[in-house]
Amino acid sequence: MKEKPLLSACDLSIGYTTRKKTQKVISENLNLELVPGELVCLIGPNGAGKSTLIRTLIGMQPSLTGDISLMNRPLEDFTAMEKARVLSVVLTSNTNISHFRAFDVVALGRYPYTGWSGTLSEEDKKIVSFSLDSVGATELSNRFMSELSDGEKQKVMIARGLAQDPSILVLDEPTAFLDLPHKIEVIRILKSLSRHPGRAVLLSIHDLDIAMRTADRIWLFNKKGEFFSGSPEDLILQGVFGSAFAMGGVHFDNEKGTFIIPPEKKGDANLLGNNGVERIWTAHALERAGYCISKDNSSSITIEIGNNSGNTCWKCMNGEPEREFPSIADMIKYINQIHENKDSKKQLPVDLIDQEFDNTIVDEVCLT
Ligand SMILES: Nc1ncnc2c1ncn2[C@@H]1O[C@H](COP(=O)(O)OP(=O)(O)OP(=O)(O)O)[C@@H](O)[C@H]1O
Repeated sequence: MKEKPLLSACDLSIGYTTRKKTQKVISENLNLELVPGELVCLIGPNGAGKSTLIRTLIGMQPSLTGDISLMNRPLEDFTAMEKARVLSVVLTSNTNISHFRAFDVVALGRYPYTGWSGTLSEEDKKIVSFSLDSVGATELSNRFMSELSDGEKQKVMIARGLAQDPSILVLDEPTAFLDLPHKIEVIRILKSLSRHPGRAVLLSIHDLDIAMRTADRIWLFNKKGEFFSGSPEDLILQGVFGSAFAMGGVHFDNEKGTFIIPPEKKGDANLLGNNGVERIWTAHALERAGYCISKDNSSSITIEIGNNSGNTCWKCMNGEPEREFPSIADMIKYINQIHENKDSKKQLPVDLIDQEFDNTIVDEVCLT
């Protein structure tokens, strides 16, 4: 049986009415549903319409045409207080509350139940503590917001949204300004919150990789304002994921599931030895530097991953005497010089010829 959507839009057009009363349509004919249990990531290039859609869906700006339903009722029928009991919104710009302690910020989330007096019952206090605990921020309770890092502030703001006990949690770019481990932590928290019975989480995000790995469903705007909804994998297979973001030679590799910045193509290289993680990162470095790995070992340059006194080394053979390097960076520098010299017929620079891997030096370095 199809689950009833918590939030839905039918034939929705979003955009702006200008001062001259003309309409600037950002996207039209939008039909979408947010169902319980889902984490939905809204993605799209800059200026595509993500914030406009979010603001329209939560009733912060009027739609141009079409209908929005919240819990099967027209959105416009809700009073602000009714809406706050089913829908909580975490906006990135919402953090100008530096003189509050984290607990008090989260307590603000109880206002749909306490009224504007803000007097907390014992039950309210329990919910505030539970919300802080759910996002792993209990130890921040007594800290002032001004003393928290961006990642810690973001957790507190999510806890505030959670304290509203909403069916729908909407977040505009909750991972902006966070480093990768904190982005992943925040998304993990949001994913676990979306698993609460009867709840869904909708967030806009610029980190495509994170969206692809965690979203149950992606809502995607392309540059033309066209809207697509589906699992990340379906959108990749339909080609819409890659085409939405392709620009300036950057393209999406459907097999690797990542965006490729094409390097200047310099040539091929054979890659021998070591089938472990060193081979993966050597191939990565060669491709990044513009060398394709030869499939039939037919290149005039061969890189062999070897071992010298227990240390990984990279041997380079290209018709010259074999050279050996202690790092990928040194090996790449050398083959770049070969490439440049092939073009300019210059001699190899002396400092590179002298850069052979010297066991004595390595032993000394290890001992100190
Ligand atoms: N108040 C406004 N009046 C008119 N046009 C606006 C207004 N606010 C935004 N726009 C335009 O609407 C379009 C969509 O903007 P929106 O902020 O929704 O994009 P976005 O996908 O959230 O972008 P970003 O990823 O850069 O945050 C843009 O072309 C923007 O210039």
